[in-house]
Amino acid sequence: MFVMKCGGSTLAALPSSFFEDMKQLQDEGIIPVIVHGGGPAISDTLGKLGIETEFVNGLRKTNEAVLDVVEMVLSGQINKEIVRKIQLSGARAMGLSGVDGHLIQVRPVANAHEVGLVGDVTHVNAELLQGIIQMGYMPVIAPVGLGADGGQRYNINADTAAGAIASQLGVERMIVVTDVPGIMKTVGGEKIVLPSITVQEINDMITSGEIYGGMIPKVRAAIQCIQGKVNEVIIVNGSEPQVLSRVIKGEVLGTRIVK
Ligand SMILES: Nc1ncnc2c1ncn2[C@@H]1O[C@H](COP(=O)(O)OP(=O)(O)O)[C@@H](O)[C@H]1O
Ligand SMILES: CC(=O)N[C@@H](CCC(=O)OP(=O)(O)O)C(=O)O
Repeated sequence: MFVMKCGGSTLAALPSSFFEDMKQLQDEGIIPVIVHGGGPAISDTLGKLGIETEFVNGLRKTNEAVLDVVEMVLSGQINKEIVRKIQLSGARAMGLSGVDGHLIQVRPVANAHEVGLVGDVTHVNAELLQGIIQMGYMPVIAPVGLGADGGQRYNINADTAAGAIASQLGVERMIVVTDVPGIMKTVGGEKIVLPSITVQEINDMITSGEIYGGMIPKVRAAIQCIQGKVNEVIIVNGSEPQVLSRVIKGEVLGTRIVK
């Protein structure tokens, strides 16, 4: 079993071979647990509805009106689109959000006064995911969570949600699928993809501004997971052919963040 996070930046561009690769892995008994984003689609719908949106350190400022759109787009539109694509490849998938079966419990983030209804994961209902997997389905999870009282919804950054799920399931590996071939650095005037990176190097690149924007929640989630049972987090480009099976076979691809 492994956790795969699929970014909104890349979802629409994923080739059908990507989903066929998932079917192949499922047939081999290597089950992906999928957590997806959808930031660009949320911004698009908010724009169409004339609701203003803003990010503070990579987190969307979220109120109830924004949450209505986040839930509609993530748990409705995007989640079902991914499930349909996986099913078309012949694999079995089941979509749910962190609300269903109390899958993801959260507490308000430390800077809730700045970003509003955004959550940090406190608990994942791992038994529910294991049950779905035992029935032969791969779970497809939208990052919306519930507060401790079970009544309030929260928006969760998809990288943060994926990292927390990987940690709680105790999987060996998390694969982060995005629109760049890995963490890039300019060396001698040339932009290269770093095959691997340490926590220290990540922190230095954040300080220098070489890691910025949407890459920051990814590396932060990666650092948090490798401090637990997860051995490695690999950041790859989803349009690379057979990217998942190649990474799982150990091919040097993308950027590996290791303990
Ligand atoms: N050092 C870096 N290497 C590669 N990409 C980076 C780096 N720093 C920042 N980025 C940005 O991070 C983006 C990926 O994050 P994001 O757009 O949030 O994707 P996703 O929707 O997949 O979560 C890249 O497109 C790139 O603009
Ligand atoms: C709190 C927060 O920022 N939530 C994100 C959830 C979606 C997401 O993370 O999507 P990507 O992986 O495509 O960026 C948002 O509202 O955009």
